[in-house]
Amino acid sequence: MTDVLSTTLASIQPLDATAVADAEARQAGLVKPAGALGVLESLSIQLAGIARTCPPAVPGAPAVAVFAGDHGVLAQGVTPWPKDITAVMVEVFRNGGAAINVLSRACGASVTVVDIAVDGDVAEGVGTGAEVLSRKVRRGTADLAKGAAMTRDEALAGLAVGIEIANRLVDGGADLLLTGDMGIGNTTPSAALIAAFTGTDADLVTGRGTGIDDETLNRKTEIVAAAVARTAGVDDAINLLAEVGGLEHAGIAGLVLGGAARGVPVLLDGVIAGSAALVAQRLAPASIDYCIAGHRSVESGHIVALQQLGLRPLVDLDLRLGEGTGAALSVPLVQAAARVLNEMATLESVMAGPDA
Ligand SMILES: O=C(O)c1ccc[n+]([C@@H]2O[C@H](COP(=O)([O-])O)[C@@H](O)[C@H]2O)c1
Ligand SMILES: Cc1cc2nc[nH]c2cc1C
Repeated sequence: MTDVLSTTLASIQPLDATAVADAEARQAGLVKPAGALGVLESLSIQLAGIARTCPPAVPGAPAVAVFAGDHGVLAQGVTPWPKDITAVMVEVFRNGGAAINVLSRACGASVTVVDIAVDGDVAEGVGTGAEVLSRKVRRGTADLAKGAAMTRDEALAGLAVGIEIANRLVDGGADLLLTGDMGIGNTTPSAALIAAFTGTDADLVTGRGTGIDDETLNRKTEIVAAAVARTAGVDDAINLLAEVGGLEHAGIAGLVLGGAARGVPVLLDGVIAGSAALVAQRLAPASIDYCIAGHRSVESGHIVALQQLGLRPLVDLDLRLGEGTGAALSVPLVQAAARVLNEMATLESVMAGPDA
């Protein structure tokens, strides 16, 4: 294990019990029937526990980290799209024309794109839409249908990149981290991670990704099942990540751990984030207390991952894009939850009347 990973794991604390209790009591006294704000109530209590104070500050500086990488399993024909789209999309992010740029502008989030495994040349630099950073661990993973997708050291390097990005964004003022991903083929390793970490059959967690026909779905499912069968008896989270995962997954798992260690909430996007969070959960169960599921993806494995994580998605809009889009859409809900605790009047104050 790298030094940065062990230090990060060691600094993740449980949520602050006093702030949680204060937030529960405050919620109970607000001017509404108990429970009437539903999930916003539990979210506000979680935010207080993360902030270690009640009421928590309203997150005002969200930051999306989009990890971009390629996948050797593309050789098996698991996606209709060519590998080159990954590098093309990095340039679209840089220039501000992708869906995540639009939705980030809508919620005031910054966008940082991290080349963690793009199989092509990506230049570092700031564009009108995003800052692009070069942290390439390798040019695409190996084909997980034929053997391990990466070495254990590469998986560790990917986790360290995610931790570094979390620290960089928090040091730059971010108070809400959003996960994003870009990687043609990455729904295959996502399904394999979910099957491996939850013990669920491949056919229940393998989906159509960017859009595949029945024949391709059957092939993809068989590849996932065979890769997971190879991991029978492997319990170590980093070894499982190396065997059947991807480097976007390693980066996102690192971002979750790094955000939790810094006491900052992490808003998860879709199935790639959900599968990566399973790695973080195995390494540090308390890190998931800092996570919020932004949305529910159409990809079938996502809900299986969320159940294992114990997270309920905030919105369900049939999205299946990735990039961080489902996380960006739910930023206003997270802000609303914190505002409720900060700004609502109490029942006691309104019943007492103005002269009390
Ligand atoms: O976030 C999701 O749940 C999601 C679901 C389906 C597809 N994607 C995106 O589509 C790409 C992977 O799809 P595929 O079919 O090539 O495996 C990758 O760039 C992901 O960001 C993302
Ligand atoms: C065009 C395109 C954009 C994407 N964004 C995330 N995954 C993607 C996959 C494709 C194919």
